[in-house]
Amino acid sequence: MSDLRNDALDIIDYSIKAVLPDNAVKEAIKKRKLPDKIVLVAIGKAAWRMAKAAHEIVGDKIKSGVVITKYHHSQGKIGDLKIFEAGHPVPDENTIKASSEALKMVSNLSPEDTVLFLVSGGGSALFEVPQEGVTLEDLTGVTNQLLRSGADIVEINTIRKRLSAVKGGRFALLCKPAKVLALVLSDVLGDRLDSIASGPAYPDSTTWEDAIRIIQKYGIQLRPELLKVLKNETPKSLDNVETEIIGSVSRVCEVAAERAKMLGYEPMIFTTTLDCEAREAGSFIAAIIREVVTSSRPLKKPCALIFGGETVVHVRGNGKGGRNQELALAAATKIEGLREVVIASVGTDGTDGPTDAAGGIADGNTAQKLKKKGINIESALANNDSYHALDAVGSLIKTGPTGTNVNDLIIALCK
Ligand SMILES: Nc1ncnc2c1ncn2[C@@H]1O[C@H](COP(=O)(O)OP(=O)(O)O)[C@@H](O)[C@H]1O
Ligand SMILES: O=C(O)[C@@H](CO)OP(=O)(O)O
Ligand SMILES: [Mg+2]
Repeated sequence: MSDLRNDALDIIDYSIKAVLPDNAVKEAIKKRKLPDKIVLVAIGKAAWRMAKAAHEIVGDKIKSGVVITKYHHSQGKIGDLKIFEAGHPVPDENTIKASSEALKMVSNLSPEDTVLFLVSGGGSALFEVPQEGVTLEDLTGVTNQLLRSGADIVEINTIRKRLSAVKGGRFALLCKPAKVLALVLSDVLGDRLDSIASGPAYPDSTTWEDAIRIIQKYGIQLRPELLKVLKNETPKSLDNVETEIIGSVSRVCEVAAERAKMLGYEPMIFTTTLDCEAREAGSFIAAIIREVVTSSRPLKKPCALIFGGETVVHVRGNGKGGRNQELALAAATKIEGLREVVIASVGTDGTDGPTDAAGGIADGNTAQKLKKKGINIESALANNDSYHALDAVGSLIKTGPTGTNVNDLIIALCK
């Protein structure tokens, strides 16, 4: 593999390791005086790591606790904590079982108790108890429609939180009279706390009119009874919660820039809120790469173009892939023939779409290699089949679950 591809993968690996939540969780706990009676609830793709870190410093104060994470994301026992794995990005029976266990632990607490709530992305699907009148089938049906619709995560969660008994601040109410200390790993652009994991312990800024507008905008099919549930109002203020964001995509982009510089590339962070259609992002970033190569603008070579965010994909085909894989594949067309350029795009949680890849990587030869294999990039994209296209030319990036979840990181190197 070229040293340019190696450098891109090095920057990604180094950056993800630097934003693992362990130290951030410990720092956040150490600077507070926590009472002796803690109930720990950890949810999301980084839940196991965050819980492990917390247990290492306040394990003696934890009287009960539960960890709810994605399948294959837990790494063994953590004291007496109950560890559950469940469905993501679609909730399943294990989600309900694990979440009901969490609710049992936080009911009948006293004002002296603190719920240490460790939140990371993935929590919307992983921590779920349906509202009265909503079934698990309703939730899975609506989630699947939303995930394919091209809606962004704020829109998706505006709907999900209203069908849930534990989102949109409702979990914090269920913890009363105990206090809640929420430590949050942000994987929503702009760090919107009422969208991260659908904001179980944060006042909800959305309205039911927003929800109705989203349902109409994406043509989401709902049983009429569910429309009534959407109208149940969510708490707009909470008096028993303290929240701190302990990691986000900005930090991972800053570390990527530092690492790129160490490797001899002049870095530039273009944005940390990239949120357009994945293939448009790929095409646009490829255009910047061409500008660097042909006119040394906006940077001279050797340079590193860094982007953070969460693009969207309107899934119309029946192929296999993810937004990062689509971004890399779309870029491949536009950088064809350029020497010494590479673009790599990954989900920092290690999973991109319903695949075992974290993302994709492309360089000036990728398009040619695909042609030689008889693979047409446009039709692969039309069928949302980026996984198989990239796999055919050894251009998938596979990290396995990383233990963190702070959106997507895109690195383009020009030498
Ligand atoms: N075949 C596909 N090609 C491209 N993107 C897809 C495909 N199937 C699903 N997706 C996208 O993958 C998203 C879920 O991917 P995932 O990495 O689990 O997101 P997150 O990490 O934010 O939870 C869905 O919102 C959908 O847009
Ligand atoms: O759980 C969620 O609602 C989202 C955002 O936090 O995370 P993910 O996109 O990883 O499912
Ligand atoms: Mg996400």
